[in-house]
Amino acid sequence: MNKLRSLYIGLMSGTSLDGIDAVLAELGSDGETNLIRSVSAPFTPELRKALFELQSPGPNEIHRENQAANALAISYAQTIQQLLTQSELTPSDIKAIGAHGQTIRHQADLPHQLAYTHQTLNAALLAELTGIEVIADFRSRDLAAGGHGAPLVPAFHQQQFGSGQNIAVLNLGGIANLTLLPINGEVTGFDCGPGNILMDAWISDQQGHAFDRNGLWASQGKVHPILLNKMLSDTFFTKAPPKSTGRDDFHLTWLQQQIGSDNIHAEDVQASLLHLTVHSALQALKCYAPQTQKLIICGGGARNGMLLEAFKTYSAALFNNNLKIVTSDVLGVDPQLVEALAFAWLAWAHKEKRPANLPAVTGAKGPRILGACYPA
Ligand SMILES: Nc1ncnc2c1ncn2[C@@H]1O[C@H](COP(=O)(O)OP(=O)(O)OP(=O)(O)O)[C@@H](O)[C@H]1O
Ligand SMILES: CC(=O)N[C@H]1[C@@H]2OC[C@@H](O2)[C@@H](O)[C@@H]1O[C@H](C)C(=O)O
Repeated sequence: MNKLRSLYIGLMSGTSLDGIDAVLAELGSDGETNLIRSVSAPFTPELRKALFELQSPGPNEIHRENQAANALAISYAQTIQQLLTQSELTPSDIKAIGAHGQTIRHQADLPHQLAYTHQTLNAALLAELTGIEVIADFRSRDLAAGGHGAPLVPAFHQQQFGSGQNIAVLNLGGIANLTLLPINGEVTGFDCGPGNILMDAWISDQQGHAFDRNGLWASQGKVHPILLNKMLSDTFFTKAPPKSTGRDDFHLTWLQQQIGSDNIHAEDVQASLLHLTVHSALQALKCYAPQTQKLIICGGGARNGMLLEAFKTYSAALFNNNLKIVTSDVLGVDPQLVEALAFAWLAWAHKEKRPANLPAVTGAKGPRILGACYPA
């Protein structure tokens, strides 16, 4: 192995609350990445329930949060052990772990002195269990500098996907976020609304499934134009960037309020939610980067064939057939691993003392080195 390259582990557990994505990656001296191996592990039902219940205020939160932070560190450590075993590596081979933790509250829109974001994780325990240095709490410093603390991936998208074209990258996780990579001009990005979070919440509520595989249920319904337009009139969509969102804003109760007393077939609600994701993302793209030639889609939503079809159909109309849509697979990166790889890169940036936030994206006063370090 080239001695300029170091091994990092990236860990992501995102707003979908589906589990842990872990990657082992080589990082070059300029931050170029080579994904070596990955492990994805669903949360145990107990941990998922504990994390889900922490998403909104409830009794005895401090105790429950710390229990969940410990349980998450233990699950992260088990996932890392699998990565090391499969790769025949030992902890001393790894320079650092970049661990996102689990967002349980994101209140970036409050006045600066009141704003906070919280990713729960006992990072000290993770360092202790793995014997590897852990970098965690990547968002707080950007928030302290007046930013939203999110999205953080645009700088990584620039490194990974930037080229001689007007490109945009769309992460379709629980929440959807766009990165705009113009040939001439500054890199920007922002959260553009729900990705899968509402579709997951609705199918879980109505049918008890975690998600709508390949959009099959949505495909059995018809878009309800009144519901779709009502949802699109939420003030989040018209707010100018910088902006970020999360489960704090988009949840089952929000959806139930939108439906109100209207009698809408459940599958029509699902179809409308799928189109909400498509319309909100493409309208934002059209508004802020109409010159975009290629849209790279990543995140778990890239595995939803029906959703991708809807993106292609609506973009043909909105961009006059001038927008090419691909998933990150065509660039050699599994869509579901992009964020975990970003956290390996963010750990590398911390170790190299390189600022990793983009003030044009988050609204922070300036570039900042992100993350807090827990030595091995
Ligand atoms: N085969 C599939 N068909 C439909 N949807 C899928 C499929 N595979 C994954 N998904 C969707 O992708 C979601 C997980 O995506 P991902 O792991 O990118 O989200 P996340 O990282 O938790 O969220 P965020 O990026 O907001 O932090 C699932 O909850 C599901 O809705
Ligand atoms: C507060 C928080 O956890 N935000 C997540 C969430 O999931 C997608 C979107 O909303 C994005 O803003 C962010 O995650 C990615 C990794 C980011 O910071 O770029």
